[in-house]
Amino acid sequence: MTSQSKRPPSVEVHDVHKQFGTVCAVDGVTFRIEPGEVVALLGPNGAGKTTTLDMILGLTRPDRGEIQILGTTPRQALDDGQVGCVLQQGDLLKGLRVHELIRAVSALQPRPAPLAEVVKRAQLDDLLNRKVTKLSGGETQRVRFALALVGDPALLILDEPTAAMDVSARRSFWDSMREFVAADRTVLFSTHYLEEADAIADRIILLAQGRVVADGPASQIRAVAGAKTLRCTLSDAQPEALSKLPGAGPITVHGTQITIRSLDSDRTLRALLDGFPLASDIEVTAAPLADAVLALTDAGSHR
Ligand SMILES: Nc1ncnc2c1ncn2[C@@H]1O[C@H](COP(=O)(O)OP(=O)(O)OP(=O)(O)O)[C@@H](O)[C@H]1O
Repeated sequence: MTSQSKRPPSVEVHDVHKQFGTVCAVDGVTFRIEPGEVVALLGPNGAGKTTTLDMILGLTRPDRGEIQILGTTPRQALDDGQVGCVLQQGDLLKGLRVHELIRAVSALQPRPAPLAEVVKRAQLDDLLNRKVTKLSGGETQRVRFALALVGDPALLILDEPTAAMDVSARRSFWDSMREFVAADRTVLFSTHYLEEADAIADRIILLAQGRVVADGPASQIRAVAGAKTLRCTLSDAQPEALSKLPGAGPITVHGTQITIRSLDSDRTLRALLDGFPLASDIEVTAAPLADAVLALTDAGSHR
């Protein structure tokens, strides 16, 4: 057994539920994140991402279920300075300059990280003397990121960290995150950007309507995105016969217009030409990643 495998999981969420009035925000979520993993929590609006992250941070209590962070309770892990977070909401202390704010928060940490390192990682060299009220949305996120790093945390929780950033700021943010992760730290982040989850995370946990609908390496989610769409014109089409084509998934028929989703479009196409020689105007297109996620989240919402 390696020394790494003896460490407790960074995050262990077991059958967690959370209800707000009549809204079931989190409905039996279970997952486990090992030290050193970079995991994206992906899902449409209202899927339960923020509620899940809030419970992991001990900011909200689950109605049912168990959460352990680094072998202890969320609250204890936070108090020990083991967890850093960048949340969507919350004002920075007004009236302070960036360097004053970072120093003040650093002074509260049990094991503060060297400030120069924090400033470098969050790319704040040019902003240290700026009043926090004079920061743009993307700059504010970089300061929040610095505040998440000052306690030298083993686990970073980021709720849509790049939401206010432009493309180049986003890229440099993730470059700096990769350096952080290279030091064997764990990151759990939520995002709406499928490409970001795909590019950054080792693993994607897909949430829809408070449930986990997919959990696996980004490549697994991409494989679903490999599904293609075949379109053709065919009179007297029998959906039942078409659904027997090898590789065929969901089929829609609008008059003579047929659409077939397939995970093996080559085989489906050959069989279509063999079995339905009158099919014409055939077109094969790749589905974007967004469609794959929608297909999976639809599946989750109809359970
Ligand atoms: N404090 C609250 N009171 C009432 N309802 C809430 C509260 N917090 C969240 N909800 C509801 O719970 C559901 C899940 O919300 P949550 O913010 O966790 O989703 P999300 O996946 O983070 O969404 P988004 O991507 O839009 O931030 C939503 O229907 C939301 O309206």
